[in-house]
Amino acid sequence: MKNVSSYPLSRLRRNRHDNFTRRLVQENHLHVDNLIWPIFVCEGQNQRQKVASMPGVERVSLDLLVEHVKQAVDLGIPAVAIFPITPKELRDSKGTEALNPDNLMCRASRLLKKNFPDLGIIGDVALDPYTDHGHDGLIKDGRILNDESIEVLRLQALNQARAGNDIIAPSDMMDGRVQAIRETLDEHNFETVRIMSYTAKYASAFYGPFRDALGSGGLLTGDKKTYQMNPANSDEALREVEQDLAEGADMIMVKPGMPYLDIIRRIRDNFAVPTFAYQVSGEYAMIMGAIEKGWLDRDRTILESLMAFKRAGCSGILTYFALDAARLLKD
Ligand SMILES: NCC(=O)CCC(=O)O
Ligand SMILES: [Mg+2]
Repeated sequence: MKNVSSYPLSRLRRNRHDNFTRRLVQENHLHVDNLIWPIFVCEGQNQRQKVASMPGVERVSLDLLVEHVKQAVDLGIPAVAIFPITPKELRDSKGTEALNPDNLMCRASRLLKKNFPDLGIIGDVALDPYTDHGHDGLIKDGRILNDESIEVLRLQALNQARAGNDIIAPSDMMDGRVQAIRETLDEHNFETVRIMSYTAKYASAFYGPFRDALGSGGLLTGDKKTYQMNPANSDEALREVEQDLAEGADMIMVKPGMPYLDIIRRIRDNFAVPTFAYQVSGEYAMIMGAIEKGWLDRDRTILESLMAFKRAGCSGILTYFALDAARLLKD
């Protein structure tokens, strides 16, 4: 007989003993409803351009876009986020192309809305896809102007709402832009258009591959540290959330994702509002690189990386793995 007293009475392993028990006590679940798929659109015909640093991700021209996005619709993914690749000749210092009702973003948005009326269309608002200096706002003497940039962002948001964006996602980090965009949308009877604010967007090295995808990497002069957050800061993220909520944000976002799960958890605990994370290009590249080398198991790594966001308190995740994850969750 064992000397019982020397063993624990409470054994946490009992609830891990078999599959049915593990299912019963599972605290968090990843569901297709939690996935948002970021897509890259480009000009031209019959274009499916690979992004070298993001294996499996493509820039797609509009004639192929419906077929491309149908994959997500068929899998039940609730929303896509559109990112346009603006041809160099249309970029200028003021991001003028952002206000063109026929720019790539607007054409893509109208096309998707027409073909998939129930699919959520999310449109980033910031000037970096349209500026020749690669910054998110207007520049004067090397400084990124806050209030002047907001005057353009308001109009950009309106332009995109008119083209069918259901959710406007300001990713610029100017102070006060959520309120300005909210006011402009409301004035033009777009009071049901939601705002998913990039609330805590960090000046991160993990955006590198995205800038390759957009073609803005080589253009960027300097860095974005005067408007994006310092990766060392956490309390400041709570103040950003407080402001965005007061200004009318419906959903907030943390970006990047995996290195910032602590921020997500703090936000969820403090504010209990719909909180999203962007598993950014660098995170995708890191995981895909290791998968391609055979160092990580593809399916398990993808799902575990996304489950981590749910555990941290996310309502949903913007992820380049959205299609893969939706397929895996189906099986
Ligand atoms: N405003 C959207 C992004 O900057 C995305 C970044 C990434 O995927 O690295
Ligand atoms: Mg802010």
